[in-house]
Formats: sequence, structure tokens, C-alpha cells
Amino acid sequence: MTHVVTLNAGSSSMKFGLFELTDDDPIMVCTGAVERIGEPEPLVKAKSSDGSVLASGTAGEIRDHAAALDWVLNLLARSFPNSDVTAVGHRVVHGGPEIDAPVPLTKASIQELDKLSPFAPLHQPHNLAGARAAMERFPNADQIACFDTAFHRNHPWENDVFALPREYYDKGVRRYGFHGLSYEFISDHMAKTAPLLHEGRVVVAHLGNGASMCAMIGGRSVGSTMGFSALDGLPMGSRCGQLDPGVVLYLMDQEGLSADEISDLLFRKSGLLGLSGLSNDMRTLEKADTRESRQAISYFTFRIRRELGAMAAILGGIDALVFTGGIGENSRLVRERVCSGMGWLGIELNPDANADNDRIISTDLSRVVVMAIPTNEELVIARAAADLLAKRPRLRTA
Ligand SMILES: Nc1ncnc2c1ncn2[C@@H]1O[C@H](COP(=O)(O)OP(=O)(O)O)[C@@H](O)[C@H]1O
Ligand SMILES: CC(=O)OP(=O)(O)O
Ligand SMILES: [Mg+2]
Repeated sequence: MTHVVTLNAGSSSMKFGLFELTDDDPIMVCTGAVERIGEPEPLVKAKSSDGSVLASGTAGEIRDHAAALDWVLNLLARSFPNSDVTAVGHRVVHGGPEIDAPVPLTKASIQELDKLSPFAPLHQPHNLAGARAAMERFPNADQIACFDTAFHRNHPWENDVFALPREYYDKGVRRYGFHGLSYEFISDHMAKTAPLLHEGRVVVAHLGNGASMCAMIGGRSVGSTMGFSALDGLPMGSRCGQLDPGVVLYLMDQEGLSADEISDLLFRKSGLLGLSGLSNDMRTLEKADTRESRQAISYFTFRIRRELGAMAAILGGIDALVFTGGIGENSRLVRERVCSGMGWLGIELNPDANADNDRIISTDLSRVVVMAIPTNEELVIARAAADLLAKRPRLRTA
């Protein structure tokens, strides 16, 4: 039996999976995550497909993504010493303007992708560090990259450009869009479980530590709230979301901040963390219930409603709204706040279903079907690895 390891480094977490390759869909053997990386009480969890818990609770210090990766690889080696890992699939956040499908990784292609790190400093370096570490740890395995940007690559031109002189577009200053693996999972899942809705106009809100929304028609992206970098659109755990570029000029001219300082401010100190002065973590904010944490949540849900209205306008109405990501899958409060006052759009939330975290959380009479679907980026990565291996049994070139 052969296996695929999947690595998915988010901005605050490292998710992973071990999948058995079969002639059909890869079968999950184990999944888990290290969460709250770099915070005082990081969380670890891992369970195998038979339900047995391999790790759970708070871990000792996990200072950064490298330490998280060590933890993951040690757990896999300890718990599944006989697994035959033929491929490691990596979530790579940025693939640039051309790549619209998974690709095999080599040392040279990793170096090329590293050039995109400034566009996604919270992710790309960790994604590529994971690939380099996996090459050392699994020297005989193929390394495969699956890109967050790929799902959006065929979206319309209007959603691909900024109104800058055209030379910048040619240099790659475009609206890429992210969270594509999550959107692909939701699109596939809906195609199988709700084919009529899948054919229609769907808005997916991926609300995690990073957050974005995607407008889809027939399961394809036609718009994303995220743009050139993973900063734009919704406010996030520690990222500002949409910002008047004049603010950046002010920070440079009047406050004398350097590019590095502005980057640190916008990526790491803003969003829910900046507004609450407390935490980037929605669980902490919901519990804290201070004025600032309430305001941070209000701004978050306000911006989601605003973007939902904008997406409904470009789609000509919506048939389904899907919540996913750590907050979307779990926070009843956020879902309730987003849906309240959206009756004009045909959204009617069922409070009991929402409280129970059901799959469908709208009423039977709601014109828009509202759903909460756990995403599974790991499965999308494992499927891509399995497909590439099936097409070209020996991928590794360097
Ligand atoms: N039960 C819960 N209630 C509210 N928020 C939750 C819950 N579980 C997880 N979250 C939130 O989900 C976010 C992390 O989402 P996740 O998708 O795992 O992040 P990442 O972007 O790092 O992949 C955090 O803000 C966390 O507080
Ligand atoms: C692109 C992005 O923001 O990813 P994450 O939500 O995993 O931080
Ligand atoms: Mg994530």
C-alpha cells in the first residue's frame, strides 16, 4: 500500500494528512493540525480514521512553522512507521499568473516560487520550507504543489485587474484570489451532494485566520475578495483586509514607516487582533466579550455582509451561501450576524439548525440555501497527488 502525506501551512496553523492511495478516491488514514503557532498555548490534534486520538490538547512551545512541521513529521513517523510515502502534496498559496493546476516540485521550481514570497509572506515561505523539509525527510517521494491561486485563474478580466497603467498588469500586479483549494473542495462537494445548487450562483465564505469570499457560477470562480496579496478583502485574524491605498502613503510620508514596518503592521498587527487589542483568534474574542472584541467581531461581520451584497450584484442574485473555514464551520455567532438583516437577499437563517451546526442552516422557506460545510483542503491535495502519480508514475526530476 502506498501513501500520500499532505501539508497545509496556513498563517496560524499547520494542517496535515496521511492518505492511502487506491484506484478510487484517496482514503484518509490520519489527519491533524497544529494551531495557534507562535502563541502561548499552541493546540495539537491528530486522529486516525478509526477515530483513535493520536494527539490532543495544548502542546509545549511551538514557536514557529518549522517547529510545527517537526512535530507533524515526528508524529507521522511514530504512529505510522510502516507507511510507504510515495508523494508529499503541499498547499502552496501563490502560483503566479499562469499556473492553473497542480505541478510537481523540483529544487529549481521551489526557487522560482520563492520569488512570490513577498506577495504572501505569512504563507509562501512556510509552504516552501515544508516542501524543502519533505524532500529531505522523504527523498524518494514525489513532491507536488497545489496552489490557492489556481482555482481563480480563469475568472473574468474585470476581476483580474487593478486600474493602474497596463504595464503593471503585465508585470503580474493582478487580482489573484486565494483559498482556492478550499473553494475547489466545496465546489466538488456541492457537485456531488447538491448538483442543482452547484450549477447555480453560489457565494462561499471561507472564514479562517485568513478569510475571503468567492463568487461561483457552475462551480467556477468568477470573483474573489482577495486580490494581489492575501491582504485584501475581508478583515482577518491579523490582516487589515481592504484598505484605502492612501493610508499606506500616509504611513510612509507622515508616520515615517518603512516598507517592512508597514508590511508587519498590515499582515501581523491589524484585523481582529488590531481592533480588539487582544487576539487574532475568534474563540478568544467570543469569550472575552469586551467592548473592543465586540467591535472587532462587528466589523468582521459587517464587511462580510458588504461583500455578500457586492457578490450578489455581480452574480445577479444568489442561490446558496456556504460558510466554511475554522470560523465559518464553527462560529454560530458569526454566521448569525452575517445572515441577520439579509432577508432582502432571500436569506432566512434557521436559528436551531445554526446552533446545532447543521449542514443546512437556513429555513425551508429561505430562497437562498445557507450551508456550513467543513472544508477539506487535505483531500483536494491528496486527490491532485494521486492524479499526477497516475498520469506520470515517476515525477521526480531533481
Ligand atoms: N468553535 C469555534 N468557534 C469560533 N471560532 C472558531 C472555533 N473553532 C475555530 N475557530 C476559529 O477559526 C479560526 C482558525 O481557522 P482556520 O481555518 O483553522 O485557520 P487557518 O487560516 O490558519 O487555516 C480562528 O479564528 C479560530 O478561533
Ligand atoms: C491565503 C490565506 O489567507 O490562507 P489562510 O487562511 O490559511 O491563512
Ligand atoms: Mg486555512
